[in-house]
Amino acid sequence: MDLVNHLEGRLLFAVPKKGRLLQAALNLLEGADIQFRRENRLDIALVKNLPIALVFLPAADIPTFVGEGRVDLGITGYDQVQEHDAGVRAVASARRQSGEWKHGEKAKPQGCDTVMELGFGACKLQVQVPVKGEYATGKDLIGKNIGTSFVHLAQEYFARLELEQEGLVDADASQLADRKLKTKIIELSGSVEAACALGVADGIVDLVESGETMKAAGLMAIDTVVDSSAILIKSKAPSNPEMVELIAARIGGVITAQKYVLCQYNVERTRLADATKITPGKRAPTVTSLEDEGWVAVSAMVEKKRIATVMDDLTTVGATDIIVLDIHNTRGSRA
Ligand SMILES: Nc1ncnc2c1ncn2[C@@H]1O[C@H](COP(=O)(O)OP(=O)(O)OP(=O)(O)O)[C@@H](O)[C@H]1O
Ligand SMILES: O=P(O)(O)OC[C@H]1O[C@H](OP(=O)(O)OP(=O)(O)O)[C@H](O)[C@@H]1O
Repeated sequence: MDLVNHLEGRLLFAVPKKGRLLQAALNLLEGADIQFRRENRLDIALVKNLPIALVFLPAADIPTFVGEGRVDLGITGYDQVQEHDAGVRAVASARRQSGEWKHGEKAKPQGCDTVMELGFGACKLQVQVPVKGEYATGKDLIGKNIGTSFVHLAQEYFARLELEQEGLVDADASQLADRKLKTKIIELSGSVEAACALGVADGIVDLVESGETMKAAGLMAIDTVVDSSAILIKSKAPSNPEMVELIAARIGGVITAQKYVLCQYNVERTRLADATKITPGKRAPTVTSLEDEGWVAVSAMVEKKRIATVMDDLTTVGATDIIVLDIHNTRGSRA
C-alpha cells in the first residue's frame, strides 16, 4: 500500500523512532487505544481506529516538524524542544547580522506548544568536566573546547557566562544568540562522554540520568543547562484541533492512571476530618455512610509514590480495612 497517499485527512502524530523515549511512548499509545501496525522499516503507520497517522522520527527532529506545522502532534524530550528553539534563534541572529533580515520583517510563526509532561524520560542536560581536573564552575570553561550534541543550548549557555563576565547580566535571548563566542563549541553526534578523555574537549554538555555514563567516563557535573522530561507537543495551528484535544485527553487519562492509585478505607465519623486530611483526593474524597452508624467508607485517589506513608498515617488515625486498587484508565482529571 502506498501509505503516503493515505495521509489525506489524517492528523499526523510524530513518535521517536528509536532511543530512550521509544518504548515509553509506545506504551502510552497503547494505553490511549491508538491501534496501529508498523510495517518493517516503514516510518509511517496508519492508525486503524482513528483518523491519525503515526510518523516515526528521530527525537531531535520532532520539534522541527511540529514547529513548522508539518506534523500536528509529537512526543519528544523538553531538551530537544529547547535545543530546536535555540537553533531558530541562532538562524535569526545570523540573518540579522548578515543584513539578510529586512527591517520590519516578522519572524515566521514557528515553534510548538507544550500540551503536557508525560512522566518519563527524566534527565538533565549538564556541563561536565573531568573529576581529576582544574575546572570547578562553568566560568572556568570560558575560552575552552566544549563537546556536545546540543550545540545551540551550549552556545547560549556560554554566551550568558561570557556576557556576565564582561558585566552584562540578564542578557536577552537575541543578545545571547548574537554573541561571538570565545568558547569553542564542538558538535558531536554521540558518545560525547569520551571527548575529554580523548583530548577533543575540556568539558562537555550532555544528558545525565543515573550518572553511570558520566561516572564511568571519569566526569562530574558542575552545572545544569536544562531539566528535561518527555513532553507532548502540538503545532501552533493543528489540522484538526478536536482530534488533538481527544488524543491529549486520552493520554492525560493514561498518565493520571499510571501516577495514582485508588485508596479505600473505613473510619469512624469522628476521625473523618483527620483521615481526609491525609487523603484529600484529587478534587475531594468520596465519603459514603455505612450501615454501622458512626462509621463511613472513604475512597480517594492517592499518588502512587506516597501510598505507603499514607497507609501508615491512616492506620494511626484509626482507619480500618484499607485497600489500594490500581487505576486502569481515567478521564476528566489531568495529571
Ligand atoms: N539517559 C537518559 N535517560 C532518560 N532520558 C534520556 C536519556 N538520554 C536521553 N534521554 C531523552 O531521550 C531523548 C532522546 O535521546 P536518545 O539518546 O534516546 O536519542 P536518539 O534518538 O537515540 O539519538 P542518538 O542517536 O543521538 O542517541 C533525549 O533528548 C532525552 O530527552
Ligand atoms: O546518566 P545515564 O543513566 O548513564 O544516562 C546518560 C546517557 O544516556 C544518553 O545516551 P544513550 O545511552 O541514549 O546513548 P548515546 O550516547 O548514543 O546518545 C546520554 O547521552 C548519556 O550518554
